[in-house]
Amino acid sequence: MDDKLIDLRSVGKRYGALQAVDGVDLAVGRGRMVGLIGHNGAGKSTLFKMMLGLLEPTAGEVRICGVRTGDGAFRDVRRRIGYLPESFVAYDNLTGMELLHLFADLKKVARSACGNVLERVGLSAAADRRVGGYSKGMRQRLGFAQLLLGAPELVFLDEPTNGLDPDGIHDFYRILHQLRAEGATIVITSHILAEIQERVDELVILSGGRIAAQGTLAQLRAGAAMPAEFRLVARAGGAGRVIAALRGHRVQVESDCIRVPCEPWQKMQMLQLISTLGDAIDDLAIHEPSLEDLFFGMGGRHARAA
Ligand SMILES: Nc1ncnc2c1ncn2[C@@H]1O[C@H](COP(=O)(O)OP(=O)(O)OP(=O)(O)O)[C@@H](O)[C@H]1O
Repeated sequence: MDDKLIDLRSVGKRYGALQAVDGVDLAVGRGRMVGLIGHNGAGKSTLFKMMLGLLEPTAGEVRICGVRTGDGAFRDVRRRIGYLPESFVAYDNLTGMELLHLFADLKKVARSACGNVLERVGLSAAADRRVGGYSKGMRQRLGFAQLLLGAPELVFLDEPTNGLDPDGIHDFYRILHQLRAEGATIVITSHILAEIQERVDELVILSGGRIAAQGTLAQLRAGAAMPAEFRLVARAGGAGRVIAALRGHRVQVESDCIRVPCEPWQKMQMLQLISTLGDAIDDLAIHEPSLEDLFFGMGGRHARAA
C-alpha cells in the first residue's frame, strides 16, 4: 500500500486568466497532521477541492491514496475521505440525529454509528433538538460529527474551529489527535495561527497559489532565521548596568522590560553575557518567533506584495 496518502506533483489550477494554484508539490505520509495556512485568496480551498476530486487541476497530477483524482477508481477512494467544508450547511428543520442519519445513508454507513459519533463531539444531549436552534459552535460540532462517520482514513477540515469556544477548540483538537493516533491523515486550514502552530506535525504556508515554506515550526524558524528576543526585567536600580552591558546590541527599553533581539546562533553567548549581570536582573524570558511572525515575514509579505 502507498504510504503517501497525498501526492501532488506540479499541480496548478487556472480560472481563466487567474492562476489560483501554481506548481504545488506536496507529499503527506500516513498518520501525519498538516496545517495549511495562507492569506485570503492564497488558494487553500482550491487546493482542497482538487484533493477531494471536486475540481480537476489544469496542470500536474493529484494522487490520493495512490489513485489519480481523475480516474474512475477514485470513487472508492472518496469513501475513505472525511471533509468538513468552511461553511457546513445543515437543514434547520431536522434534528441533529436525523441529519446525521441522512449523512450516514449517503456515506453508506450504518445509522447505528450516529449515536456514538454525536457523543464523541459532545452533542448527545442535543441529538433530538432541531438544528435550527443550534448555536454556531453546535453546528460546527455537527459538521465534525458527519465527518467522523465511517472512520475516514484521510480527513480535510477547512477552518474547522470557526465559531467554537475555547473548550470546543480544546475538545476538537483532542478528537483530531485521537483520530491521528488511530492512523488517520489530517489536513487542516486555519487563519488562527497561534491555535494551529503547536497542534500539527507540519505546516505548509501557501502564498499566491505557491508553497512559500513547509516544515515543522522549528524548521520554519530555522529557515526564516528570524531573531529570537530576550526580555529582561532589571532589578530596581539595575537597568543602567544591564543596558551598559548590552552596548552594541539593538536594545529596546520598555516600561516593564528590556528587549534584546538575538540571532538563533547567538543565544548561548547572550546567556553567558546575561549571567555576568547577576543581581542586576530579576527575571528573563526568551521569546521565539511565533508562526504569525514567520507568516508575516514570509507568506504574508509575499502575498501582499503580489
Ligand atoms: N470558481 C472560481 N472562479 C474564479 N476564480 C476563483 C474561483 N474560486 C476561487 N477563485 C479565485 O482563486 C483564488 C484562490 O481562491 P481560494 O478560494 O482557493 O483561496 P483561499 O486561500 O481558500 O481563500 P480564503 O482564505 O479567503 O478562503 C482567489 O483569487 C479566488 O478569487
